[in-house]
Amino acid sequence: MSNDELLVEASDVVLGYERNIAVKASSFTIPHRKVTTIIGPNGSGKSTILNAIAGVIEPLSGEISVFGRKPGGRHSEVAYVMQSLAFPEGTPITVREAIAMGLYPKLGWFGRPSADDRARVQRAMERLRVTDLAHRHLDELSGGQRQRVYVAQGMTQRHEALLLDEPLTGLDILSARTIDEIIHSERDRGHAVVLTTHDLDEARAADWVILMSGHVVAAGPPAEVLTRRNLETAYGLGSLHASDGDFLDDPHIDGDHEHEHSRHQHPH
Ligand SMILES: Nc1ncnc2c1ncn2[C@@H]1O[C@H](COP(=O)(O)OP(=O)(O)OP(=O)(O)O)[C@@H](O)[C@H]1O
Repeated sequence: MSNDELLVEASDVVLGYERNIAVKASSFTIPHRKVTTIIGPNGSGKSTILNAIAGVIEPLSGEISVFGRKPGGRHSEVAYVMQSLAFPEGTPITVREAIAMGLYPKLGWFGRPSADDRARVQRAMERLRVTDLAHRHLDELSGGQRQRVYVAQGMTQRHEALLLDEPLTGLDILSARTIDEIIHSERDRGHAVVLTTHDLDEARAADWVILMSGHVVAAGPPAEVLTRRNLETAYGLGSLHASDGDFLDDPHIDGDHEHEHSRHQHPH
């Protein structure tokens, strides 16, 4: 694969937050113009990888480049849809305003949106079926409606790559299908989409998979990455299914990486 076709190239990258190392030294690539899923147990470092690609966090050591450059930057080609951090609870903002915020990386806070910008917002609302909710406050939406608003905000950003944190989790069939169609139409338009998931079927359906377990266990095409051996390594399921040949065919594997080491970190 030539370097122009790479969205991400990481070499011995270590990622974390102040004192916490979330992703131990890992080397991997993510192709451009493809759908990539990041899968792994809770706390295994999936969102942390997205944070690093978006430039929200810097590597503790090693290197990560996005389109051959340092991630982030003022005119990033990467749109990041972060659900929980996007707007704090109680933010008094309407659906239309939230979606239009996708324009700000380009416009700055005081720029005036052009007719084309306004059309982008409108198109994103239509594609995500939230036009009827345009004047509602974010607080007044259901979880699934809010998730569609976040994805619409990502679509409004001018981007080459779209990063989505668990975009399909907890959605009803129609909403999940809408977002799934958008993910694939993004790829068909030559954009990269990188999403985190807990669903093995979703990971199998992608072009590329990153399997996490506090480090990158494997990265590559699904058939090479989602092997029984790799899944056992990531989820520590070996002892659970020694006699159950079908266990790993269950699409919803919800192991918890944190149980291995976090009992002392979260003494609730
Ligand atoms: N802002 C933060 N500050 C400190 N530690 C963090 C922060 N965000 C995540 N972590 C820690 O980093 C590790 C990886 O977290 P991350 O959110 O990347 O996992 P994940 O695979 O996305 O999990 P989940 O499936 O539960 O969403 C966890 O141990 C988590 O507690």
